[in-house]
Amino acid sequence: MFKEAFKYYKAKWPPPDLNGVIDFEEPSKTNHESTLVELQDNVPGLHLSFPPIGLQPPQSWRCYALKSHPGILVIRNPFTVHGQRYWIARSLRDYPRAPNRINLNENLFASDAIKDWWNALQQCDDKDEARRLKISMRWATLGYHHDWDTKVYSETMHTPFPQDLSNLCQYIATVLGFADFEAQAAIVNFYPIGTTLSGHTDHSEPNQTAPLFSFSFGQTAVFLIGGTTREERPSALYLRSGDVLIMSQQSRLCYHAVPRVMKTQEEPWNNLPADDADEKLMKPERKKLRRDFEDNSNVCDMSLYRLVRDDSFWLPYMHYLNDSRININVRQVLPSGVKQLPLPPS
Ligand SMILES: O=C(O)CCC(=O)C(=O)O
Ligand SMILES: [Fe+2]
Repeated sequence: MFKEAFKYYKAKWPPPDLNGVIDFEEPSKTNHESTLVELQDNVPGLHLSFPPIGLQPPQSWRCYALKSHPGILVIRNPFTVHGQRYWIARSLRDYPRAPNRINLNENLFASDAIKDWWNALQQCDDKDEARRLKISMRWATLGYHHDWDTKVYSETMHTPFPQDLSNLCQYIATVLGFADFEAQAAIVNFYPIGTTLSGHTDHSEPNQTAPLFSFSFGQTAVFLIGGTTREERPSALYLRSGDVLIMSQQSRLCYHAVPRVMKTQEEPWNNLPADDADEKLMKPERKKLRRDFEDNSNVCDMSLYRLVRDDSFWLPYMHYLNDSRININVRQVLPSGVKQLPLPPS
């Protein structure tokens, strides 16, 4: 069942009928009202204030659960446009650099490109080589680095997890009632349009009870969520720029996939409102808010945060996203209260 659905949504010809895809942007327009539950009153931290910069206050979030997939939660884009730009720039410029690991191979790419992919891409003036560089970047790992061969995490493949991303997850986790969550490993996935991610479960983490947080930016994905076996029929949903998907409880170990990335009509990351909510917090008269804003700034690259407002700085990011999607997939590896992984048997 899972494979069939994957093939159906991946197909170029005939193109799939997308009417059956659950759409959090227009929940009333889809014929899936019975499967979608809007959570509002059941979200424990909706009253929380002072979100990390780039996030809207939780009072304005729209949170959904899926009746047919208990444990799946979706927050429909809780980010400001400015906030989306920050995370996009972090994912492209910074996360694919040391100490993080990336998929680019020494035999196929110059060492400059492996050290600093985004910079090499910007410097590259050969059109074909730039295209090869662009579409070859498929993943970067952060924190505990996923070992794609052994599928075992280890202390020898562990580097510091980015503070800003950990802080973002911590806040969202607290709002949703998972206050113990600690971000310890992430995969940043890069999807040029036309690429896919086939069905799998994420079971390498010793801690499989903690939820998994997945952030989507750029072009829209059709995401499949199934059951604990490939025999169950999956549901298809759209993940759009800014959407946060949480795989918790029963759904944490369910099959999922990305059969299609498609060009969206609106590209909200390109339309910065002149009146930026985050900017207002910087005004001196908002003293109390300003203090909190500055607290946030300790865990966020404020110079990048300011730069992404600038149209000429933003241009290469806009070009990249024109035909690509980014997904940041964050997990807790260790059981709560445990400080490190046990040594592997010798
Ligand atoms: O791109 C996505 O939405 C999902 C990525 C994913 O499943 C993974 O990294 O394990
Ligand atoms: Fe996954």
